[in-house]
Amino acid sequence: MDYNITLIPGDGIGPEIVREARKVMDRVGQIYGHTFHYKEILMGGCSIDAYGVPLTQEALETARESDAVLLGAVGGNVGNSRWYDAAPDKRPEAGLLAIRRGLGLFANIRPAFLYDQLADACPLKQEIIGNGFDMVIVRELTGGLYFGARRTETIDGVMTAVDTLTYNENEIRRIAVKAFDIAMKRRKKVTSVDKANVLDSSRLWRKVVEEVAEDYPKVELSHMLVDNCAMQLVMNPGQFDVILTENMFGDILSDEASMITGSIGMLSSASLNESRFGLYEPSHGSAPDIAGQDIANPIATILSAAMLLRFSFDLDQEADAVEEAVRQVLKDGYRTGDIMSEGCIRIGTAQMGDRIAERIRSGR
Ligand SMILES: NC(=O)c1ccc[n+]([C@@H]2O[C@H](COP(=O)([O-])OP(=O)(O)OC[C@H]3O[C@@H](n4cnc5c(N)ncnc54)[C@H](O)[C@@H]3O)[C@@H](O)[C@H]2O)c1
Ligand SMILES: CC(C)[C@H](C(=O)O)[C@@H](O)C(=O)O
Ligand SMILES: [Mg+2]
Repeated sequence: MDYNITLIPGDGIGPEIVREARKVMDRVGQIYGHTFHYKEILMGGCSIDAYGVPLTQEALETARESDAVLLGAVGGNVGNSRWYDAAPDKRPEAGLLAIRRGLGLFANIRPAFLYDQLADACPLKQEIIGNGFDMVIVRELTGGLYFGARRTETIDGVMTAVDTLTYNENEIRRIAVKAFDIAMKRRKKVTSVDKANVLDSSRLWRKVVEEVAEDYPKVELSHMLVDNCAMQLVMNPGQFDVILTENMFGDILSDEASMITGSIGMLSSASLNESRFGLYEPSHGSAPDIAGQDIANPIATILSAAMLLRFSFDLDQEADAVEEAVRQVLKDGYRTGDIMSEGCIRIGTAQMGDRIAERIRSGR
């Protein structure tokens, strides 16, 4: 079959990692008889340089009209890039927020699990990782602090900045439903993470999540405060199945969860709307510190491409083949620098893409 994919290489390491994901997708196409048609659009700093804005309306429409979107990352060195001092809507990250909002991508799914082969790269002690861990973070993506009113002003001679954290019950309900649906296909445990000891938005969050839970009697629901969750993730990650949380908490906790998988270069993600459409991207950023050196780990992006095949195209066998190829390459001992450990073979970004593409097998 034919599929139309919008590619957004973006900034920093984005083009390098998207190139490798495309290589792997093309190999899948060859073996399984699909044709992936790609259209590239600019987003982030590269779009600001070309058009003066981080996402043009035309680029957004191209993405909307395709079957799915694969993104590398956007942004420069925070605090120290030529885009940093621009107005909020003229910064690279504003392109990412605009595409998430514009395409209604309210559900961000970030799976974090430990490959046996990466136990040495995990910074936690063996006694803590025990039998490993396998969790999914379900992060609300189009509400909260990221999208509330904000301003910076001088009040009585004092510079003051305001960000607003707003959630309504409908926004909470639809992401909670997503989390419970995912839990039903897994170990049937949802940990809803909030700050209900302080924030009104979190108290509403808890109430609505409890209402949704009534429709899922087989799922065990518990609540956890976000500060405790940050601690529990490194103390006992095996306790989590599905973590459900709001936008900002999910951003922070998913970076923490990524590191215990061995590296931030391993964590894939899917940002979904109500239908099967999605934008797929690694959880990490544009890593300007290592851009252009062929050392970035492309696995998070390659695993995001696998999620694209599974969620947007219903190509389960093909997605399994990509995930299995990653596992095999890790078993073969190949590592990028971020997940390197003793006795393994260090390779670069492009070689990692080659190894994974070569390992794609037909499941038929
Ligand atoms: N989805 C996105 O586009 C996205 C996500 C997060 C951050 N950002 C942007 O990225 C820029 C840099 O942000 P940051 O430095 O805080 O976060 P980052 O995730 O880009 O980098 C954090 C650290 O992890 C390393 N790293 C990240 N990805 C890696 C990979 N694939 N392989 C090996 N090492 C990797 C980097 O070298 C760096 O040391 C900022 O402009 C930020 O806004 C974009
Ligand atoms: C770049 C930034 C806006 C983004 C976010 O905070 O959502 C990133 O950190 C992520 O995790 O996708
Ligand atoms: Mg983040």
